[in-house]
Amino acid sequence: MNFYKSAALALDHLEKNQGSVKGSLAAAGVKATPGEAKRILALVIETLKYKSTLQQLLTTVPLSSLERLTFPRKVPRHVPSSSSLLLVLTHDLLYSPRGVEASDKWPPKQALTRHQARLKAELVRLQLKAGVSRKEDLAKSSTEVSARYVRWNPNVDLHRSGDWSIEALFSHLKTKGFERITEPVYPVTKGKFFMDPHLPDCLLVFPPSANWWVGDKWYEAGAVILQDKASCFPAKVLMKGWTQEEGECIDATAAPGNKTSYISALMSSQSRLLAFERSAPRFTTLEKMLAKGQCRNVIPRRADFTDSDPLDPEFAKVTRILLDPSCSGSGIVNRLDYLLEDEVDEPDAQSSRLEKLASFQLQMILHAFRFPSARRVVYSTCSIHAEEDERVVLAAVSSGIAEEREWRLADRREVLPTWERRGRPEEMGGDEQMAESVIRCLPGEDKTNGFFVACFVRNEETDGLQLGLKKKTGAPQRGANTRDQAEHVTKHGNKRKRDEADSLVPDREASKHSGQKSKTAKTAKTVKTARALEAPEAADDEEDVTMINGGDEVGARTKTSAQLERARRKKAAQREKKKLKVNEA
Ligand SMILES: C[S@@+](CC[C@H](N)C(=O)[O-])C[C@H]1O[C@@H](n2cnc3c(N)ncnc32)[C@H](O)[C@@H]1O
Repeated sequence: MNFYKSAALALDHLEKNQGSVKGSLAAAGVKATPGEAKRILALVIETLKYKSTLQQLLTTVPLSSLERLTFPRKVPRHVPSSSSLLLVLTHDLLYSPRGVEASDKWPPKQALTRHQARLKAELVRLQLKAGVSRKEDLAKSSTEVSARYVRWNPNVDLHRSGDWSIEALFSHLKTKGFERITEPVYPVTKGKFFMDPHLPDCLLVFPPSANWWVGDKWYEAGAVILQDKASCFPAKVLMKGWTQEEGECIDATAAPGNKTSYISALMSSQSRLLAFERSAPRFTTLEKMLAKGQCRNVIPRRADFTDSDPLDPEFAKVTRILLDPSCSGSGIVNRLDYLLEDEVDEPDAQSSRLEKLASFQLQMILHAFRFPSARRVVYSTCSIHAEEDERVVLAAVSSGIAEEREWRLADRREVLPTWERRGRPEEMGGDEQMAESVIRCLPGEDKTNGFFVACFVRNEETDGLQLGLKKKTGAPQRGANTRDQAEHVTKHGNKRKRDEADSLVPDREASKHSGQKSKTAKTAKTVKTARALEAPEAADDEEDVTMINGGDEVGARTKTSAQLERARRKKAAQREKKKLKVNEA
């Protein structure tokens, strides 16, 4: 295959799946000798280095519309996207000493050449704007971070003596030499800060070099918290439209407590917020963080969330649940280095690792769905892998419990509608609307860590204490017979979907379906395995961890859809067998 097309295919794969550059060639189906592969990879890496410059150029000189016939918007499968093809070609036109190495008769080269004078002039303009003398200085440095985020914590102003209001913070920052500007500019200019456009009431954006908080009384008092922007999204989505009369909340996976403290602030530190954390050392950190942040409405609990009994009267008023479970941590990067890393594991090992994590994550969501008064569940990960993101969400909405209790994905309007990057439809069975309703953040592109947020809601008419308590709703009673539930689902024609989703849930969840409460040895093993597969928990600590290269990167896919397919076939075979027996009888 043409050298440029191969590089563009690899770029397409990286855009969709992330992972290592090296792994992307094979994963994109590019067949090349070791020598060719090396050349293609060098081009991919160079293009990534200049990607933001090249994208700016292709916005100013919009070749995709000027040369629409050569670079169509839609291309068949296995053909590289026009945007990636344009990136690699423009790279070589502007940065390679040999220019575009293809026949002069090749239409893409001809189309590009027609606009080369304009592209070169625009490149010079970008250099002038950036104040650099060499075009190479427009490369993205591998350690570039364009902003640092600081969240103002209003709980301290509520409960501590003194003035800890946001106005007081602005005045304090003035004394530290920071001027507040209104327009967001990235990278943030030295000595300036602004309020984040998506979280304008609490998130301050500083230059990458800022560290004014070190030893500062505002930081020491817990009145400001270092928290990545994307990590603020789940709490914001969870608490949309909250009023104190509504009820109570749960943070199912709380330590170190960044999101817990934000939820607490959004509750004005009133009504109960139950914060589960199963790890002892992390629980200690959580307690300290909550005390420092004056989160007085939070009740920390050292326990496994999946051991809680949703029908316990203690949870009767819980209407909203946050699930930010352990994940591979693959979104935690403040460098582009991950794009250059070699595959760290065999693809199969990676695949099974993600598969097990996904299974644990799904188990957590399905457990949350069982809380009788719950009407909003937010699920988030700092992973960029679809296996832990869209595919888990798809399995959750396809589950039996989701159908029984009418859980569905919230509309985009409910989930930070102004955030542009949404989910990947191809990972959600091609459903564009579903993909629109979830949020993705791409490290390097969105000035945040890699992140994913989904929000499940259910109809108000079917919610509340009725479910699980009143028989006529059809909701399961404690210890209800699963066979009855299966019948119920079959009648509604959705059994296949439920079987598929349930096949992803470890035995522990299955045992809950049947009302058993004891942990089987197998279950304990599954949970233990899932724990061993998580990124080091420090990788979940957002800001603290941006210094650590969180999860390793993989281009490999999990076998989740293969697993679904296997489960479907197995069920179909069983049905056929049953039919045959009936016929024989
Ligand atoms: C991604 S971190 C949470 C980060 C936290 N939400 C924050 O923003 O600071 C996941 C946490 O969930 C905890 N965890 C994982 N599974 C759990 C479970 N089944 N029950 C309670 N906590 C769990 C882990 O120990 C870890 O501390």
